[in-house]
Amino acid sequence: MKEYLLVALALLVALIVGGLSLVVPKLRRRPEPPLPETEVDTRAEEDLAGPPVEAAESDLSTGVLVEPPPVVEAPAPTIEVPEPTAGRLVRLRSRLSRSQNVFGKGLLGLLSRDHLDEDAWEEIEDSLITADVGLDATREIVDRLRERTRVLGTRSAGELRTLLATELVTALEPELDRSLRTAPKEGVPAVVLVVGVNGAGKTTTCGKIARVLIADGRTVLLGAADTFRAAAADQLETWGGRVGAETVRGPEAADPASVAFDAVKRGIDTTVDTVLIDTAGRLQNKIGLMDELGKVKRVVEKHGPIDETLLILDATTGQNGLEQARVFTEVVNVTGVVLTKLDGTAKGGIVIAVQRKLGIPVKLVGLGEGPDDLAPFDPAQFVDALLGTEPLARDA
Ligand SMILES: Nc1nc2c(ncn2[C@@H]2O[C@H](COP(=O)(O)OP(=O)(O)OP(=O)(O)O)[C@@H](O)[C@H]2O)c(=O)[nH]1
Repeated sequence: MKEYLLVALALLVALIVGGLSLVVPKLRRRPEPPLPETEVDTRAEEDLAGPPVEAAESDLSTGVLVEPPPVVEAPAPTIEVPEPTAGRLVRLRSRLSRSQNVFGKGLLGLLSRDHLDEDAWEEIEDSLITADVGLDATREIVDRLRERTRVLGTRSAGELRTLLATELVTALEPELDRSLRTAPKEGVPAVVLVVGVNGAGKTTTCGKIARVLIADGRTVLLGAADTFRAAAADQLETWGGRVGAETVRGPEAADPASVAFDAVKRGIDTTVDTVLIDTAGRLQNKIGLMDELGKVKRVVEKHGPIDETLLILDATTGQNGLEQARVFTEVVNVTGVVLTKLDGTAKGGIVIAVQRKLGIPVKLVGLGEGPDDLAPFDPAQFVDALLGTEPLARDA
């Protein structure tokens, strides 16, 4: 009896083991569920693809055909196509006219008075000063306007508006070279250094410039040398990821000069057209900041000269911002100014003051927080937007 029991027990164990060997391989090969979709991360493709898919195979130990898991389709990363840069200032003019309405309308209102007496001219002067044009420039503009009005005997509102527009365009020095030096030379990428005080919009502008360049058919690499604010590198990487530009970053609190050096090296190795380097801008310790910036410049120049150094200025800080800006011009060779947040101020005259005080052309203007709200600066289009006039009306 005992022997029968032992045989029955052995048979039971054999049955259980055999049954499990048929079931386990199938359980093991159940495919992973797909991960949720992320919008901007270019690494998403790798993550979403899941584990490598194996071909159908027969499990030799059991002789059972194991079904391959269904293929999980990885969605392609979303790479945005930035809008073309041509005509952007015209497309964005409503942003300017909205905030500059008071200025433009006020000036044109004054000019259309029946009699332009001393008081009227003084009011015109006040309007220009309030719009941050600056004292010297205001005097020059008003003196020339008075003189031309007298000589020409001009009276009609249309003629006066044309004269004012002409004077404003002249004050914006339309002859200045506003082109961005971003083209590679003999296979070596152009290097663009982006500097300015914190909060002026450096990181945002770096991202927007990358889009401008990519929209114009160039390849771009971003260098996150703002290692002071940890989130700045993430922010820059997100901007880059959206348009398929690689970002070189260092560990937290890394030496900014070393990150900048590595970025340019990577740019040379990968033969991109342009390397854009974002820098830190805190001002608590001005000497420290300037030393750091000077070092970034020197180290980057070991690879070759910097092609463009852009100073980012917040238009809403007005004349105060100009003093801070001057410090940067003493440490690095600023070749162009990007005036941000012009959509948030009625003081568009700051463009004139910036160019006069710093002697550097405004090359780009920021007109909003949107990714394509950055436009090449054009004096005539800017004045038209400022005065709310039609582009052709002045030339007619
Ligand atoms: N309205 C408006 N906001 C802007 C513009 N440019 C930048 N900003 C906003 O300004 C804020 C600061 O921009 P950041 O790019 O972080 O400034 P930053 O200079 O890099 O700052 P730090 O990294 O702290 O030195 C953000 O909220 C931007 O969206 C613009 O042209 N118009």
